[in-house]
Amino acid sequence: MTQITLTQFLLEQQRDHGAIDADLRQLVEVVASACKRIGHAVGKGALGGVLGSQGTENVQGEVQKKLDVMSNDILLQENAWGGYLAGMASEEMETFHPMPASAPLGRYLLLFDPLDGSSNIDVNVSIGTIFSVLRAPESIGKNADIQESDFLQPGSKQAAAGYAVYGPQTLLVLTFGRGVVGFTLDRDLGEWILTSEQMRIPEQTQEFAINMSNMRHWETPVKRYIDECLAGQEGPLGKNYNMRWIASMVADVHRILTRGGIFMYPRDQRSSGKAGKLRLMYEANPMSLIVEQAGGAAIDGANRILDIQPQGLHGRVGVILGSRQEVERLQTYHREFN
Ligand SMILES: O=P(O)(O)OC[C@H]1O[C@](O)(COP(=O)(O)O)[C@@H](O)[C@@H]1O
Ligand SMILES: [Mg+2]
Ligand SMILES: [Mg+2]
Repeated sequence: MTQITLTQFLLEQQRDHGAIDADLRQLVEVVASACKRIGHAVGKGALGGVLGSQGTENVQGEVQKKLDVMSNDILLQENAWGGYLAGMASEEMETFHPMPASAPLGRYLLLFDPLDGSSNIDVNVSIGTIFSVLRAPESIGKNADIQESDFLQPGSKQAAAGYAVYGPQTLLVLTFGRGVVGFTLDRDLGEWILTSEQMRIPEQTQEFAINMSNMRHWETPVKRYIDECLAGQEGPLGKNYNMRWIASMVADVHRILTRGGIFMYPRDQRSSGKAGKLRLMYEANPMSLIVEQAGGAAIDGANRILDIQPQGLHGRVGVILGSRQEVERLQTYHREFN
């Protein structure tokens, strides 16, 4: 069987399908190479001195793990000089990161959650990297410097999105808004090999993912849906549900892309001033584009996540995504309730 590498796949997308330009091709190649480096560091664990806390806090007041900071640095370094970016933003940095003054200025913006699932780093459970690509406004570089407002575009404007999972296998999942493809890292060759040409989420599911310890804080529509799932075959949904919660969004979402299901980190009653736990720009938007492109749906409750106008780089949002019919049921419950 002929194997298609990421490089070949991206060249075909550019040359034969006109789906991406040379800059976006290079950007994705470099992000994928940064993910290889991060995956390599993850694999060393205690031997590489990458476990444990860094002893610092990020802009959100969360304690940073060594790997959060290391992964952030790798993504910044690798993408600094390619000439395809006008700026970067990360969950781990307070403000956006302009490109070095002497680097050529590009047309894209790169946003990332460098290390997703931080609480799983030290216990050897799958973690990952999530990224989102936007186009910079035309005026950048000619008569304007980059500003935070340039990043504040709804998720529907993303030119690309992807994630890597560092688990039993190292995987890369990508979309340019024309379906979703998956690659597996051949660790002997050091190459990403195309292993899923068209990822599709089944419309229905019998598996939900939610952190049940938050149940007492949930809003009524979420409580109603989970009660109905738990009621099983005798309940209104007429089927028995299974439950999974890995606590790494990348791994939970990857399971849904593989075998269906619904993932929820809903807004809840603790959220005064915070509309949920997950971050719109670094987690919810890229994952929502991937899920929609795989035939699923993604909402914050009553509305589509990709339509949300971001108010700031670090805004949070309730997230309900996965198999279309289940997500639509939850959307109906939210609309009926509000
Ligand atoms: O520990 P909890 O409350 O279940 O939260 C788990 C969620 O938090 C996250 O780990 C947040 O991401 P970070 O690790 O990037 O902060 C998600 O990946 C995951 O879905
Ligand atoms: Mg995260
Ligand atoms: Mg993170």
